[in-house]
Amino acid sequence: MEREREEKVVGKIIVEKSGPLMGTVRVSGAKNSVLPILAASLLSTDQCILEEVPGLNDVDVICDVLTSLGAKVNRLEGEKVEVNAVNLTSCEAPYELVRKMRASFLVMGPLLARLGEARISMPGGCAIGTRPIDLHLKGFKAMGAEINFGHGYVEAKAERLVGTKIYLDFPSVGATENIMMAATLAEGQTIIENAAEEPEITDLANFLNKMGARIMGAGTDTIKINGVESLGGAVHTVIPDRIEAGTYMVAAAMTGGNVLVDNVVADHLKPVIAKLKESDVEVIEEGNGIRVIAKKRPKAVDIKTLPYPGFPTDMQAQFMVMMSVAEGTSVFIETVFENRFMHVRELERMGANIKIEGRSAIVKGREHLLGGPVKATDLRAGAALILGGLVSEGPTIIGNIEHIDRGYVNIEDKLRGLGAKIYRKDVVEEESE
Ligand SMILES: CC(=O)N[C@H]1[C@@H](OP(=O)(O)OP(=O)(O)OC[C@H]2O[C@@H](n3ccc(=O)[nH]c3=O)[C@H](O)[C@@H]2O)O[C@H](CO)[C@@H](O)[C@@H]1O
Ligand SMILES: C=C(OP(=O)(O)O)C(=O)O
Repeated sequence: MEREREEKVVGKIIVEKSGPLMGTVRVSGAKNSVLPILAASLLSTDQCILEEVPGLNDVDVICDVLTSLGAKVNRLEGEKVEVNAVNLTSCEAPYELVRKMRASFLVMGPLLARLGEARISMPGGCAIGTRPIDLHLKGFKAMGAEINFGHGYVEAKAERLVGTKIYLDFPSVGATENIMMAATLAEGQTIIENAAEEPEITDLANFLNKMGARIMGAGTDTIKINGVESLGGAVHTVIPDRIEAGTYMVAAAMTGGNVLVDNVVADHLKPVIAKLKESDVEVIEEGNGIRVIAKKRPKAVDIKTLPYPGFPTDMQAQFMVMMSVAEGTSVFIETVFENRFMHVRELERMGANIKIEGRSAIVKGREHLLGGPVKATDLRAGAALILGGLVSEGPTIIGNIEHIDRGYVNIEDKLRGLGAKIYRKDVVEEESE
């Protein structure tokens, strides 16, 4: 039988071999900070104002979630967002929004604490792993919440949460954030042990403390939260995105460039800086920026992803593409997500020599890669393909770019500002039904 064919217009990012990148690029506010912080604004009975809010699709989704709960969200000029969650009208985050972005689940803690009840669509897995939410729920349960599942939703109820000691089996970023937010309004003290230590946790705690919360120890493995009766408004500036910064640092290193990556906290980038230096790339701190200078082909280095302050899993794909053109062989071990090597197949399509052995990947560096049609399987995989395109012979045509738009503000403009040959184009594709 003849198959019906439909035509569809899809956006692609096209990258051509570019010379050494030169100039200055400014890093935007951190996606992984602003998402929990926007969720936390649900706890406030007054207006909150956030600054350095990146213009990302993920931010639009969390703002839609807040709006669906009854909060008033206004985007102001200059990357500012105003949230007024005084009158919440719903405690339910629907499937249509949670399926667009897993981080929507971060509203569970604030809703449970503020309204005594939350009903959230169960987030599914994604291209990097199954990503369960058991640790979030274990925390809420320990604080006295009743948890029920049904029809694809998880419901939590508690008249008032009660503080307790919660040990996380793994220092989950999301579970630490969700439990920390819930604990701000709990009765008594909550202690989170084996907590995640990421800078985004500290940023969230700083925001909550400005609202009147009493959180101590954020940024260490033990966080103590003394519950208060209510939280007020706050004005807060989101920290710079360390992963966006790291991505541009790798872009400079791979292309033999000289780039000042501006608006960064160097301390948050310790493992990335250490690995670039080990790779014989020059990294110099300059005011609020980091200059990356590469005078020769990078040297192969081994990478093992770990919770902070270890090497971030969100930089694994970008380093892997750099190692694909490095001198020598490197070994990658991914310990955070069980399935975060989806980019390997796409990099192989570009000529990279990579062998996967369970949770390890062995990368043999080549002189250069070859452009061609590839697709972004997740956000950082997409970033890695762009980086690969900068050093590939022939154009690299990247599909599924909606992943990239989740987490990089104006990536083509920022890279073009450094001299990269990159543009976006709508193309008509045939789809068979
Ligand atoms: C929006 C956001 O901030 N996303 C970041 C956050 O994701 P996210 O908060 O989802 O990541 P987690 O730290 O929770 O996940 C780490 C590991 O713990 C497991 N786990 C997590 C929760 C749970 O209840 N049970 C469980 O088993 C996960 O499956 C994964 O294997 O941290 C990750 C690890 O640094 C980053 O890659 C993501 O960019
Ligand atoms: C995995 C990431 O994000 P998320 O947790 O939102 O999927 C990421 O930022 O690389």
